[in-house]
Formats: sequence, structure tokens, C-alpha cells
Amino acid sequence: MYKITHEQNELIIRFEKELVDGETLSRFLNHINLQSMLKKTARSDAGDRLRASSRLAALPTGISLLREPTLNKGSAFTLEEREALGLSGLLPPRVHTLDEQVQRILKNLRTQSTDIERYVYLIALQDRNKTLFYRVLLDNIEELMPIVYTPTVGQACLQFGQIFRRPRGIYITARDKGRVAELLGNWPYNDIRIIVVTDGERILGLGDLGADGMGIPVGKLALYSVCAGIHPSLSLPVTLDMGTDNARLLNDPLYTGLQHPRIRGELYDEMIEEFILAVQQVYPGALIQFEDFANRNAFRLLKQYRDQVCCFNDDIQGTASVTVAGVFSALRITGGTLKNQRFLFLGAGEAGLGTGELLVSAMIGEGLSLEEARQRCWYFDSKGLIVKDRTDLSGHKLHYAHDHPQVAGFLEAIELLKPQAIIGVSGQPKRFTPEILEAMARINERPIVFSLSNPTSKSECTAEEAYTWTDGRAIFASGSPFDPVVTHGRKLYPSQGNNVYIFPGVGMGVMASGAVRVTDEMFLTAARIVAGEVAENDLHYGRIFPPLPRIREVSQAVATAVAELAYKQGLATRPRPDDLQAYIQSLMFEPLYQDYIE
Ligand SMILES: NC(=O)C1=CN([C@@H]2O[C@H](COP(=O)(O)OP(=O)(O)OC[C@H]3O[C@@H](n4cnc5c(N)ncnc54)[C@H](OP(=O)(O)O)[C@@H]3O)[C@@H](O)[C@H]2O)C=CC1
Ligand SMILES: CC(=O)C(=O)O
Ligand SMILES: [Mg+2]
Repeated sequence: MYKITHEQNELIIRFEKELVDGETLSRFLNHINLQSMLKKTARSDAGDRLRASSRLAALPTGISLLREPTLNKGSAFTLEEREALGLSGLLPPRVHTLDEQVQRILKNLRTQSTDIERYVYLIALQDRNKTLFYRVLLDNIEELMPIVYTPTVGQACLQFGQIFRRPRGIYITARDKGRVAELLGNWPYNDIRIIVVTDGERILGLGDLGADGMGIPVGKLALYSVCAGIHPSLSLPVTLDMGTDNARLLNDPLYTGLQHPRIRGELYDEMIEEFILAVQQVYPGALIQFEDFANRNAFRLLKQYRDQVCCFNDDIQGTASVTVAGVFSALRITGGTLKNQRFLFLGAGEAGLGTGELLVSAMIGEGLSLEEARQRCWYFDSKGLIVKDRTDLSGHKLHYAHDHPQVAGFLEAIELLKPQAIIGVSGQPKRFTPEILEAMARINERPIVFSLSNPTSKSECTAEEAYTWTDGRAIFASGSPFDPVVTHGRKLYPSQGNNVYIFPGVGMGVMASGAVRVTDEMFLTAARIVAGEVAENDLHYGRIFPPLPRIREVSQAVATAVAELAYKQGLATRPRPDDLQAYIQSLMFEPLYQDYIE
């Protein structure tokens, strides 16, 4: 099978950024020989002459070019390019600009009647023409992020078997034991820098969706390209299909995974180990992002591999970072200091405990002892308040088991503990009831209410509920987006408190510096950068995160700070550029068509 090597891919990216000319590229690419796997199309003499002078002599031609989404321009191929590349007659005669194509896409999208139809339409575009897909997304991020990401991606995973059209990414099952490296090697690009991997057991707050969870790594990686400009060819989505315990999927003829119960224990661990080792072998140095693993595996896999390979867990560390960023911003409104806050979490899983750990690090930085800092974080899980005399606790929960009597419910816990902030990470909808929100507003002038569970259907409360029951005083953020709310004569813009503000920038920073490990300090730094990007005017309108249209700038700032830290921590393996920020900017993929003919 034809493969692009690391060096070739770097060159293509440099060519796209016009850092090398077509001739150099052609010289290097002459052995790529894409045509060897593609049917050569007939071309005219004039075409051949033009082609000889084309900037990219090694392009595939004809229908094969139209079917190559990274190179395809569709109706935007110029007449000269059509001649030179064997496309004459294969396209409608009118040549469109990228902007006109964007308008066509938007018009079509907006006439679809449901978000899932919009998702299917956009994914089909991603399959046809990557430049156009990323252009549309980048220019319309506020409108389209909810389609390619939460909440619609959740719906897409629920219906994955039904809406499935074309495969994307690598699927690994237990049948593949012993040949995982071979499967990874089947991906058509050799230069993979970022892998998002899931086993589909905790897809958002929707539970075990098995192999149908593939929508999540695909969506996360699209956001890497949109938000941090990671070139799409540098990333790889992976699903480890370890079975599913979801009875609906086990009986669904359209389910995309193997229909057996989840593999646990030794075999599961061996598959993970083989995957991790195979990545080191096939894509050495690639960053592995664990995504939407169930709690029972997420913490232990992170513990096992974080000091061995370049990896992080987005749900634990990425979420912690964005939540701490939100807290930093909220404190600018309340005027409080971090070390004097009391946090009460609804949910003591990956997101909740990960956030607690990062808050504790930040509070230690403000002078508290470890014990004092942990005393500021309280948790309420499915069995009640986490207190010392509970006998069912294990792992990180034990760090937060404080000396306190058990209480009947979350509302009672609020009345007794009087927290400044409640943070919903339970995956349970509507748990922040009007009574709870009223209690928070009674205790605090500006109560901090984060309802972070995804998708929207799992949110602990809506933005409107948060504002309504606190007289418009809540400082609110949610995992999935909510529309602005007019309340008490003001229009408030609720923020999306989502790890999308963090992982793309962290990934870019790691990639740019060649960091060999991902550290908690990187996530705390990212939190400070994101919070620092929030303007006073944003705070005035209720926003505690930067507006989404600024996410590229924000991710670039995160990436620069993370790379800087990698150099400071001695984890970087690439020579340090004089101007790190400019270097990172130069790496960022810009979805624009290249002229194939000079
Ligand atoms: N906004 C964002 O960027 C992110 C949001 N999330 C969202 O956070 C949610 C949780 O994710 P994650 O932490 O990984 O999941 P986990 O499964 O690790 O944790 C869920 C926690 O919720 C608790 N819980 C369940 N039911 C209740 C209940 N009725 N009352 C109180 N607590 C309850 C569980 O209790 P027990 O421990 O007793 O089982 C557990 O502690 C998901 O909806 C996810 O989408 C996650 C990552 C990022
Ligand atoms: C956002 C995210 O990572 C989650 O909800 O799992
Ligand atoms: Mg996740």
C-alpha cells in the first residue's frame, strides 16, 4: 500500500505553507509515485505541458485526485489545473472560489432540519474535501462546534451504526492480539503526532457505546485541527473495541463493533499494553490522548503510562485544567482568593477528582499545605457525601474523605458546607434543582455554578435555570453550549466550560517542543493562560472563558506556554526556536487551497 513518509509529509506541509517551492517538493516526492496506485487518466498535450510546469508534479490525477480529500478542491480547481491534472470534463464548467464553496455548504447545512443531519452532511464533506471542511468550521466555529462536537457528536455516537458511511481511523479488537503494530501501520500516513484513543466505555455522559464511540476521537481530532491548527494528516483516531456491555448494542444488527461482552482483566490490560508499545514502534513519540475510558480503567491506565510514554487523559487532566481556568476567571468577578474557596462537587469521578487534584496544586502554590488544600474540596457521589466513615471508598476519593457526619442529600450538604462553588460532573441531568440554586444564591452574592456534564441532555442544569434561580447572579459555565439568556434586564452569555479550550493547545505545545511527557504543571499553566485570555468585557457579560471565535489565538497561547514549560522541565527533544510563538504559528495549518500551477 502507498504510504507517505515522515519526511515527505513534513515537506508537503512546508509546501502548503509556501516554505518550500514546488520544484523542491517534486524532487523529494518523485518516488512517492501516487500514480502507481491510481489509474492514470488520459491527458492532452497541452495538459502535459502545463503539468510539467506545475508546482506539484507528483499529484494524483483525474478522478483519483477528486477522491483524495486532502488534495481535492472540487469546483475550485482552475481551468489550468483541470487541464494539467486530467480533470477536464470531470467537473461542472464553472470555477468557484473557496468562499463561494463555503457559502454553498452553509446554505445546505442551514436548510437541514436536524442537527444529526447537519453532522452527517459535515462528515461527508470531511470525506470529500478537507480544506473546505476545515474552512467552514474555522469561520463558523460558534455555529458548528455544537454539530461536530458536543452535544451532536453524542447523538451521532448513539446512532453511529445507522449513520455510518465511510470508515475513519483504526479499529483494534482482541482478535488482533499480536498484530496491533501491523494494524497501526495500515494507516496511510507515517507521520502521526497525535492519537486520540477510546475504548468507548464512557462516551460523554452516555455510558458504554462500544465501538460506536469512534465519533469521539474523530471529533476531538477535528478540533485539534480547527483550534490549534494541527495538520489533519498528523493525527489518528483509534478505537479499541473491547466489546460492550450495552444490551441495546449487543442486539442491534447495525452496531459497528464486535457483539460480545466487554473484555476485562488480563486480556484487556495486555491489549492496552500492546497498543501502547505498538504506538512507540510505529509512530515513535506520538502523543496518546486517552479519551472517554470508564473510571475503573482511566485512573489506573494514566498512572501506569504517564511516566513511561507521552500521554495524558483528557477527561481527568484536560477537564481539570479548563475547570480551574473557569475558577480563576470567576474569582476575578467575586474578588475572592482561591485558597479561601470551598468547592462542592457533584460527581467524584475522572472529571471531579482530576479537577480536585489540580485545584489542590494551585492552592498549594498559594501557600496552603496539602491537607489544608484538600479540605477545601468536597465531593458528593452516587452514594452521598464523601466522608471519613464511609467504608466503600477507594483511590483518589480517600484523599477527600473528610471528618464530617453523613448528610441526607446534596442540598443539605450545601446548607452545611456553604460552598462558594458547586461543580456538576455527575453525568446526571437536572441535579441542580431550583432549591439547590436558590440555596447557593442565599449563601453567596455571586455563586459559582458549573454544570459540566455532557451532552446537553445530561447537564446538571441549564443556563436559564442557573440564572433564573439565582436572580441572575450565578457565574455559570456548562460542558455543552447554551444560548444567551435575557434575565433581570440583562443579556448574559453563558460560557462553555469544556476541555476543548485545553487539549488542542497542549497537544500543539507537546508536538512543537517534541516533549516526551505531559505533566500536571502543563495543565495548570494552560489553565492560567486560558483564564488570562478572558477580557474584562467578557466577564461583564457573564463569560468566564474566551469567546469561541478566539479559540485559535487561545490555543496558540496555550501551546506556546506548554512548549516553554517542556523546555524548562527538560522534556523537550526539539531544538528551541528563537521565537517559540512564531514557530508555533508557522506550524499551524490554515485551510486554504494551494495553487497547483504556478
Ligand atoms: N465539560 C467537560 O469538558 C467535560 C465534561 N465531562 C462530563 O462529566 C461527566 C462525568 O464524567 P467522568 O467524571 O469522566 O465520569 P465518571 O464515571 O468517572 O464519574 C461520574 C461520577 O458521578 C457520580 N454520580 C453518578 N450518579 C450520581 C448521582 N445520582 N449523584 C451524585 N453523583 C453521581 C459517580 O458516583 P460513583 O463514584 O459513586 O459511581 C461518579 O463519581 C460526564 O457527563 C462527562 O461528559 C467529562 C469530561 C470533560
Ligand atoms: C468533553 C469531554 O471530554 C467529555 O464530556 O467526556
Ligand atoms: Mg471526554
